[in-house]
Amino acid sequence: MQLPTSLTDRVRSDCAAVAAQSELVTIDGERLPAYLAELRRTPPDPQYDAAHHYRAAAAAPDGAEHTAGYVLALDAINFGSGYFPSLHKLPGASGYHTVAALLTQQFDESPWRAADLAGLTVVQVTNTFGQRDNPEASELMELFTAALNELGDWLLREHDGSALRAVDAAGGSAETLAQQLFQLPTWADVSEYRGRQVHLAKRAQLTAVDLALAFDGAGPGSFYDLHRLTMFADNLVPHVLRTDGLLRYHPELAEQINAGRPIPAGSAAEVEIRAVAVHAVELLAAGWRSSDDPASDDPASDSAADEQRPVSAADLDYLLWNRGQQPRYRALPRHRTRTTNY
Ligand SMILES: Nc1nc2c(c(CN[C@H]3C=C[C@H](O)[C@@H]3O)cn2[C@@H]2O[C@H](COP(=O)(O)O)[C@@H](O)[C@H]2O)c(=O)[nH]1
Repeated sequence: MQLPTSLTDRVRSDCAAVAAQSELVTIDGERLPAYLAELRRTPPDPQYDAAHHYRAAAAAPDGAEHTAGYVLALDAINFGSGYFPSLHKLPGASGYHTVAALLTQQFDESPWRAADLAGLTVVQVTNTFGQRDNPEASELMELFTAALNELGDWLLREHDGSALRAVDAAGGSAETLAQQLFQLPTWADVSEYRGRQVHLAKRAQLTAVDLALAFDGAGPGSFYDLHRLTMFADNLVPHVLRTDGLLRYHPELAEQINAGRPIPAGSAAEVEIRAVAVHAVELLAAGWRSSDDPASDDPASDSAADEQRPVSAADLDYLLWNRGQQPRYRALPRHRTRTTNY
């Protein structure tokens, strides 16, 4: 499926269209300037979270191949938030951090190559992610296995079994890598909303950022267009924006979330939560850039932060997602949807 415009332009225009007609999730425009000033006080400085994520030693034979393979495998299964309440987790770790850390353990012991991924069974995946005695996680483990098999088959079919070749095929463009991954069925993160398609492409876009972080922006991690990416529409960033008052949820939706009742995948509520959050982050990024403009009279604009490069939607995603790790956000319920998108 070739998209008429670039994938990230489709995401931006689709999410703007949802935000223009959404009823369950709205943006509090009044709150935006003050919120932006608050965020500017801690400018994003994205770092690789080596505590939970694998990175081969630079001199290790095939090290770059294994690190790239880890990131592709990680983002192939970077979903399950709707299943995480029943996932057996590592002590003190969230669902995502449990998955990332156990995948790291696997790669430390024996990095999965394309043929390994293609041949993985549900039993092996269930053992790798510590869910052997957890029947409630069986559906998620089946989805993880299908996603990892799909990745292995794709690498073998299109890229000689090499993760580095798959990344190299994107020619340094995060947009191109996202479009290539988006073609894979389990990565095709697009929903129907009031008769139109809404592209969100969360995992397809996040993969380039994860590669950039894993390789410190060099080699397989050097992309020239990371600024083109949008926020990665998961369930945590919208929750942070709602908790901080930038997003407002309809009382009935808020009640459904607070009561822990699942939000169905593909429902108007689910699409609005994700798409309106993406659009809100676009507004924050635009506001950040405009107040970086020396001509602007924004008092916050003469802070030291402005010497840094302009802040992108992906940078804001990093800032907001990591903000969401704080207890005050984790203590409040966020929406849960069973999907392979996030
Ligand atoms: N918007 C956005 N969503 C992201 C990520 C990440 C991890 N990436 C960074 C982490 C370290 C490196 O710095 C990576 O860059 C995971 N998620 C999503 O969050 C959810 C986590 O659910 P729970 O475990 O219950 O908190 C789940 O849907 C997962 O898919 C991100 O960066 N942005």
